[in-house]
Amino acid sequence: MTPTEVNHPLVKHKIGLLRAADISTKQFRQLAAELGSLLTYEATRDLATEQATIESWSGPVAIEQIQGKKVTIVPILRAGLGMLDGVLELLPSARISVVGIYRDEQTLKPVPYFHKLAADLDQRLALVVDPMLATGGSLIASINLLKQHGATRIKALVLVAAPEGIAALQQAHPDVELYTAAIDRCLNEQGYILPGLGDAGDKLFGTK
Ligand SMILES: O=P(O)(O)OC[C@H]1O[C@H](OP(=O)(O)OP(=O)(O)O)[C@H](O)[C@@H]1O
Ligand SMILES: O=c1cc[nH]c(=O)[nH]1
Ligand SMILES: [Mg+2]
Repeated sequence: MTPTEVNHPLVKHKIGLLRAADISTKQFRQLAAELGSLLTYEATRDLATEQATIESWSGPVAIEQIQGKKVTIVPILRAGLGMLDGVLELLPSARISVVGIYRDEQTLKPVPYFHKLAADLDQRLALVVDPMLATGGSLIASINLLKQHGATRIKALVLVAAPEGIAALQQAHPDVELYTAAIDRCLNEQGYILPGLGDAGDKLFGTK
């Protein structure tokens, strides 16, 4: 898997705005959702379509529609919820599979605390969403869980990815495609991405 760093001008502009130290909660939320939509547009480019004929105002017309069962969106709590509305803008009928995992601040290891997954995961594309891919522990644990429940087609959408997290994801799940608005420089000693966004969950939820 080679990560896709989406280089559309709107994505570049919006991720730049998201980095401002004095950004408001409202602006951060709005931009995270908008970037969620733009990454979804890229990540769904290869969805298979099928021909159908429907009745239009002028008679029967051939159309294309997306094949197969509805996509499931998988926000990783909490911060993944900040991208969810944007993803739903483009996939309004998607099923939602919620995964609760936080990263222990000392060990940086993922700690799972909740999940409620859509049915028939073996027949759906799963789009995992989380703004930050740092060590990769949270995303890898989420994908482990999805695979244990039958998922076979999985893509991950993150706003910012660290090279360390990308390498860990490639090692653990080479079949999972990654879409990101930015590949940043590195992690600091506390496991935060540089230059990064700071704590995305706190910024989205206004908890700092
Ligand atoms: O790649 P990793 O090293 O696992 O780090 C990334 C994870 O850390 C953040 O969540 P956090 O644990 O802060 O939880 P929150 O969403 O509740 O803020 C972020 O939203 C990712 O889920
Ligand atoms: O930089 C980081 C790393 C993990 N979680 C965040 O919210 N930000
Ligand atoms: Mg957090």
